[in-house]
Amino acid sequence: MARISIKEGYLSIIHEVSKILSKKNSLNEALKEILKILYSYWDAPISFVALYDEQSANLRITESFGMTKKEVSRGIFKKGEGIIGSIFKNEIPAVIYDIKTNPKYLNKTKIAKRVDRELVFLGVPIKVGGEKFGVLCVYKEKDREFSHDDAVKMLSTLATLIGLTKKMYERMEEERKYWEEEKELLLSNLSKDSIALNDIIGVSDAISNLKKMILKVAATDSTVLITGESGTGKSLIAKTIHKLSLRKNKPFATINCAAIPENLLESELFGYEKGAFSGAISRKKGKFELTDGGTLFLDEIGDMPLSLQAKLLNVLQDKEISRLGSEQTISIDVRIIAATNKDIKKLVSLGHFREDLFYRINVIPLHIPSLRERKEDIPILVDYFLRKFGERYKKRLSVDNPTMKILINYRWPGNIRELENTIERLIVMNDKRITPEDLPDYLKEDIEFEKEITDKVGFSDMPSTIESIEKQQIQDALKKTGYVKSKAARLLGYTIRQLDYRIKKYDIKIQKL
Ligand SMILES: Nc1ncnc2c1ncn2[C@@H]1O[C@H](COP(=O)(O)OP(=O)(O)OP(=O)(O)O)[C@@H](O)[C@H]1O
Repeated sequence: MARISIKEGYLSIIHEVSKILSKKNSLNEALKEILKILYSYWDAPISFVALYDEQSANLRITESFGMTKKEVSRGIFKKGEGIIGSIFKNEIPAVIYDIKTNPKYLNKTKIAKRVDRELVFLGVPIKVGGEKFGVLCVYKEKDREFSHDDAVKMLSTLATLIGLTKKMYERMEEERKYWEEEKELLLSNLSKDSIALNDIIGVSDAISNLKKMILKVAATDSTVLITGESGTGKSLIAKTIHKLSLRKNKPFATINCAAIPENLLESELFGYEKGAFSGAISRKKGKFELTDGGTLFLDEIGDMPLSLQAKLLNVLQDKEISRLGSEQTISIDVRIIAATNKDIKKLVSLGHFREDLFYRINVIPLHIPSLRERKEDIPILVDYFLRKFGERYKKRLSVDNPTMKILINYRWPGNIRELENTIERLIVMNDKRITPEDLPDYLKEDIEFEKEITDKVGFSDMPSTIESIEKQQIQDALKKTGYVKSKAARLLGYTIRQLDYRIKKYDIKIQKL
């Protein structure tokens, strides 16, 4: 039988190795097969791959052929140590003809001691571009016909293939982790919140009606458009609808359409294929795909660029998307809840917002009035935040009546977010009952609305009026809940003890229905 030339043999090895690299599911599986090939084509009885481990700053044998477990465990080499460490450090291949006597060969694995044949050691660095990954080492029987120069070239080609494959697996792993983390984040963000309808605090008719609407809307899959000034609770309401819906165990994600530049917003929503644009070094799923089965909250939708509005309209109509740089369509099942603090009808009339998209998202409109339009919610919200932050900072503080009067008077341009932040600051800064002196000046200066409010709520003596508002709130809550104290307490955000205390204080009669 005609003997195949050594060079033909090399070609066969490279062909076999590239087939393996494209088929195996992990780098280690592929390395195992490559070392087996070297044995069958070259009669190399021992071989291994040592990869560099950043954490320990050592090279370690990752996969081997013809070695005992003990030998493998001894295979730890420092950068620059012995022949293997030097190949890695200097990125230069090496051939050692007599491993038993050559002092450069440190024999850390103790292989040289146990082999009875004369073996030549060939080692090449595994590197791609400027990145070094490790060393590929082969022990081969001495053979006069064998050109070690050619062998080193062939091994260097294999090492490059191994390096490229390692990079590919690393990138795939990174991508997989990214997707996993992103999905988990979306799910855990919400489960941590554990939002319930009772966390929407307020006794005004506006809030009571909103809660009723939320319950109805949650049972459907309709698109919702929430309007209201910044800080009025649009995001809280979107999350509550999701949490009360059948989609509650699926992801919920928020995209703020005003905060992200146009091209980034598009890739965030739709995802992209590798190479779709410069910088797209790997595939990425968009929020539509990541929230499949769940809810996507498009905050500040009024700021969405017109070009994307057209794409969003298509998604809402066809229920499918395609990633940037791909023709392939992917079906998605995502509920859209949108929100805006802008006058969206005005944006439509100005041509800044598509009319067709407006009708498409405005299936169920929910409007949240500003806090200054529902002053009656302020005392209960103050109480709620005092308790919330009191628990967090382990302080039980209250506000006196003149302070409450100022808080009710203030116009709260930042709405509930501003009130919440104010109370948190007060709790952090104070250790006793909060009085007007503890308030920042701008809260006290804002008396513009005082008269209007006094007229609206109908009182002149503020402290006693606060009490009468509270009494009224309790009476309303009791009435609404059929005089079931536990339900009324929940509605008001009180404990039953706190409710009982106030029922006594205001001498409220409990009706037996
Ligand atoms: N009715 C409410 N009861 C209790 N907390 C509320 C209520 N409404 C809003 N909050 C709280 O106020 C803060 C601001 O609310 P949220 O972020 O939902 O407002 P937003 O309208 O979405 O604001 P933006 O328009 O700036 O995004 C949050 O911490 C939220 O939990």
